[in-house]
This record gives sequence, structure tokens and C-alpha cells, in this order.
Amino acid sequence: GLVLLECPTRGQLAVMWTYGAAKWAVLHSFTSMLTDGKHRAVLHRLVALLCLICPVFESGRFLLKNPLEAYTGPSPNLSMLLLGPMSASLACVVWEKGLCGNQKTRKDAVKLDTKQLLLRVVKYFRPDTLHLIAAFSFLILGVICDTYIPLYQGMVIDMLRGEVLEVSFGNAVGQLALFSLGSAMFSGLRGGIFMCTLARLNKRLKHLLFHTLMQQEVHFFEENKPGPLSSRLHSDVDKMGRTVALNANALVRSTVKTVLMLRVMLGLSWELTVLTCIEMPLLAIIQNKYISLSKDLKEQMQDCQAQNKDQASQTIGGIRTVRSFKAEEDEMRRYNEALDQMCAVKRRSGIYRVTFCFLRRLVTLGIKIFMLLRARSLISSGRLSLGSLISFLLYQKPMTNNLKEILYSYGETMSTVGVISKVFSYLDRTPKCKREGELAPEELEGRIVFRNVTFAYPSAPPDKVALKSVSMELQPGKMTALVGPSGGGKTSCVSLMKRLYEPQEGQIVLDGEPLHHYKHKYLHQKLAVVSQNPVLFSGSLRYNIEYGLKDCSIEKVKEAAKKANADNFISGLENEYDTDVGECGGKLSDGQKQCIAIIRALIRDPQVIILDEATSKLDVDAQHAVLQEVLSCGRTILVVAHQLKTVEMADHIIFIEHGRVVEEGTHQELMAKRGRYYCLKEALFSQHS
Ligand SMILES: Nc1ncnc2c1ncn2[C@@H]1O[C@H](COP(=O)(O)OP(=O)(O)OP(=O)(O)O)[C@@H](O)[C@H]1O
Repeated sequence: GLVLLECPTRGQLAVMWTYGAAKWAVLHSFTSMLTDGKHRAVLHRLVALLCLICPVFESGRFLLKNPLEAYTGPSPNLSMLLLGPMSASLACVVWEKGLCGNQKTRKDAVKLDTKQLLLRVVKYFRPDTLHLIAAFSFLILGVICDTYIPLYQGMVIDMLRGEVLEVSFGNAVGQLALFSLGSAMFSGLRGGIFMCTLARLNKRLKHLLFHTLMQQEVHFFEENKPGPLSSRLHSDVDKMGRTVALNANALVRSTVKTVLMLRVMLGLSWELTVLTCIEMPLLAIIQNKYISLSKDLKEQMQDCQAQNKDQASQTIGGIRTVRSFKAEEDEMRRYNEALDQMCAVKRRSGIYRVTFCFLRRLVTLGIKIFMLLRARSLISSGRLSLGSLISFLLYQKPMTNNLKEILYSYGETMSTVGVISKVFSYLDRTPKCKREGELAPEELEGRIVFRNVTFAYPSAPPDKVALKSVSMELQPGKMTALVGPSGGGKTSCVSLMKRLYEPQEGQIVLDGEPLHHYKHKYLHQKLAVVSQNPVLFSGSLRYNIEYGLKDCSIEKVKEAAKKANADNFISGLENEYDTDVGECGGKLSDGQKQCIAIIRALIRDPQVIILDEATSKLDVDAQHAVLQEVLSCGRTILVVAHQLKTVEMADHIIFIEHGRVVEEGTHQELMAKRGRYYCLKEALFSQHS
């Protein structure tokens, strides 16, 4: 190396490259022979860096030098000779241990996945390409303006000595003002357009995800609780868009800024620039350690937060039960324990933060002192002016921030990969239900036949079958009753008719056609199910009655309410049909909720009505009125009831137990048979007497 430094300036770069390449080839073969496995790869990288760093650095100096100045070649002193190996080793340590240590242990497939996931998020920005082009153009213009502000500030300071012309001073101040204005304007435009683009992306992604969720089968919602699903839909989609967009923004901004600033800083003083660059890897190691330590804590904090939220909403939601068992103290203690846990995690996070800040400041201070000492000798030797030093110092802080921002953006994007893959896993999920058919006949008789239906709930163990080879018929214009002990399989039959699940074996046919051959909307209009605990949505009574219908007049709503014998109770309410039902119908009694559900079914004028304990909370008169009404139009009626008074009115009774049809017939036939139905009736009778 020392011999090379004595080479003539012309051609020196070529010699340096040749020497570097030869050194690389020799050391590469040497390490290949002596080492193996992981160490060999690490040494290969170190050797390449060690041999090529000097020619690369000198080529950079040559390209960035002022064209009017002659290239002087590398500084022929010992510290410069040591600088190459030192910075190469440091960079290698940062790369192997700090930045890429974790990723290197991961499988290649995971890396590929991450890249593909990020690219996929970027693809969702496609409709906003023009916005993005505008935003990135403003970003680059803003960065260019930002970069030149400190340079002109330094120039103006140098001119303050008054040795330059008034006009030049005026020009410099004018240019400084122009760059400052440009920076403010372009940054504002960039920020505004990015925000708009992000809002549009969020809207698109949320709409898409909500649409996909709506297509999923019921079992999906049994496996995935509403809380996590809605958090995926809201916070995760927001986080995903924000992280990718803002980090791409920060990454591009910081990279462009860094390159431009490096160019200006090298022009001011290459020695001070090298010192600044030493600070970065050290800060990167500390930052990386901090990120990996705080990642675990972040997860713990999220768990604690979810637990606290769950506990509070569970207690508040079940306040009636809590009050009636006088369990307020217990609940408070449990909530306090959860808060203590959260506090402990936050305390640890605080300690990490303090230590990290201290170490970071220490490194920054050390480098700054070293730099000032060097600057002093440069100024005294006339190689640096005071204005240039001020410009340099003005560049130094943003430069550190840029590199920090690049590292932070990288870390943040990586930490969002989990969230992104979860959102995409929902977006890509194919619903496990049969596609809807095309049938929508104008006339429907309403004959439903179960043919050897066997069904097990997807979440139940495979050997736990809810229905075993069930065959039965619901005749049009007749009332059929489904009775049996709890857990016998009555509600399972209803769920299959609603197509909430699909049977594993057998078929359910409506007028000779399997249920899935019918259009979904048509089927749910012609086959109405009213359950014991109907779900009402926040909104008015009318909204709940008309739910899912288009263009429904108030007269039609009133007519249906009259049929369900509910007109009187609704007229008695302050705002009648516009009365707010509260959250989940909380402002109504259970009986009133059942009334609304019955009106909701009747307004659709269905051909088949299934009443699954639908009138259990109504008084006897109301029950009778509802049954008379539903029976009046020649509909197919299926009643699931425990009250045998209602069952007795049925034309046909099916007794179902342990998922099998045990006996069927009319009330008289079954009583005469003295079988399971008879026993159930006797048992209920003795209970009442
Ligand atoms: N969502 C579900 N996931 C898994 N198993 C279920 C589910 N719903 C019901 N089961 C099981 O299926 C079987 C039949 O239940 P089903 O609700 O059809 O009975 P049922 O006759 O309607 O009872 P009840 O009269 O008490 O309403 C029971 O053993 C029950 O535990």
C-alpha cells in the first residue's frame, strides 16, 4: 500500500483497483481453503470489503472533486491507511451482528414472502399512481431545497465579514430565501398528497376486506371472534397502509437527502464526513439492540392491553350479572391485577429507553468532540473556513437523522410484516360454502324434504355428529312441530335449512331442488326463520323491520306489525316506528324483540316460516295471534317448541333425540303409541302439576 501511494497520480486509480482486485482474489482463495460453513461466507464478505473499500472510496473522491482542482490521490499518512481496514471491519460487524444477524437465521422462503407481501401492498396503490408520482416529485424537489439551505447559510455567514460585494450578498440571501420557501411549499404538498393517497388506499383495502369477510361461512366467525376481526379491519389495515406508505416516503426522502448531503459534505471536508459516517454504524448497533429488546415488550404490552380491554368490556357488558352476584370487588381486583401487569411492562420499557438514550448521547458526544478537535486543526491550517464548518455542522444533525430514519423505516416495515400477512390471509381466504344457484321461481309450493342428512359442526370433534341420517318432510300448508330434549338436534335442522352450514351427507330439497340451487336472496326471502333470541341492530324499529329490503313503504311495515299483533305496542312508543331500539335492541323487552323479529319475517311474505322457540317470550294471546296469522296463507310452518300446547296444534310432530328422528305422527297417534313423545309430555305434565 505504501509503495502504491508513491505511484504517480495519473493512473493511480487503475493501479489501486488492480491491487485491490488481486488482493481480493488471493485472500478469497486463502479463506476458501482454510475455513468452511458459516465462517467462510462471513470472511468472504469481510475480505471483499477490506480489499475494495479503498479503491471505491478513492474513486468516489475522484468523481466528487471540484473539476478545477487536481486529484491528489490518497493521503499518504498512517491514519488514512488504518481508516480503510477499520471502517471495513466496523461495517462488517454491523452487517453481520447488528443489522442482518436476525434475518440471516431465517429461511430464504420467509425473506421472499416478506418481499412479496410488501410488493403486494405497493400494488394496491396502483389506482393512485398519478398521486404518487406527484407526491414523490414534490418530495425530491423539497429534499433538494432542504439540502442547499445549510450550504447557503454557511456562505452568508462567511460573507458577513463584508469583503464581498453587496450584490453577491443579496444574491446569496435571495437564494437562501428561495430554497427555504421551496422546501416549505414542496414538503407541504408532498405531505398532503401522501395523506390523501393513504386515505384512499385505506378505504379500498377496508372495503375489500369487509367484502371478503361478508362472504365467509358461519364457521369462520365461530373460529374468529368479532374483537380480533374488527381490529384487523380497522387498526391493522390502517397500520399496514400507513407503515408501507410513510416508510416508503421516509426511505426515499432520507436516501435522496443522504446522497445529496454526502456530496455537499464531502465537498466541504471529506475528513469530517468520514468521522460523521463512523457515528452511524455505532448508532445502528445500539438502535438495533434496542429495537429487538423492545419488540418483545411491545408484544407483551399489546397482550396486556387486549386483556384489559376484554376484561373491562366483559364486566361492563355483564354488569347485571356482576351486580346480582355482588362481584364488583372481585372484578375490581382482577382489573387492578391486569393494570399492575401492564405497569410492570411499561416500567421495563422505560428502563430500556433511558439506557438507550444515554448510550446514544454518549456516542454522539464522543464523535462530536473528536470532530471539533479535527476541525480546529483544519481551520488553523487554512483547509476549512468557519462558514464551511458551520454549514457542515448544520448538515451533520439532519444526516444522522436521515440514517436513523432509514433504519427506523426498515425496522418498522419488518415489524408490520406479521400484520400484513394476517390481513392478506383473510383477503385470500376462499369461503368454504357452496356457490349460490340461479333458481328463483315465481311460484313456490314450500315442500321441504330432508334426505338422509348427516351433519357435524365444523368446530366439533369428527365423531360428535349433531344429526345422523335424518329424513323428514315439511308439507306445504301444514304445521310441523319439531320436539325433543335439549341438544337433540332441532336447532341444527333449522341452521341447515338457513344454509348457515352444509350437511356432510344427504340433501335438503325445497320443491324437489337442493337448497343450494336457489339464489341466496330468494331463498332467505321465501324461507324465513325467527329464532328465540333475535339479533337487532342499533337504529330505529323501522330500520330493523325493513332490514335487507329495498324500497319498503311504512304502510307495508304497519300492515306486517298488525298481523303480528304488535301494532298496539309500537303505537304506544313515543316515536312509534322511529323509536331507537338501543344497542342490540337493549331498550326493548325480550318479548318485544321477538315481536320485531316476527314482523321482520312477515313483511317478506315468505312461503316457509320456521319458528324456533320464536314466541316463547310472548303472552298466550299474542302467541295464538301469531300462529293464526302464519297459518292463514297456506304456508309451510315448522315450529320448534318446548311448550307442548303449541306442539299439540301441529298437523305433524317429529320427535328428534341424539340427532335421530325417533318417532313421528300426529299428537293423538304419538300419545297412543306411548313412546318418547308420551314420556316427555307426561314428564312436563307432572312438573306443572
Ligand atoms: N356451534 C356449534 N358448534 C359445535 N357443536 C354444536 C354447536 N351448536 C350445537 N352443537 C351441538 O350439536 C348438538 C345439537 O344441538 P342443537 O342446538 O341442534 O340441539 P337442540 O335440540 O336445538 O337443543 P335446544 O332444545 O337446547 O335448543 C348438541 O350436542 C350441541 O352441543
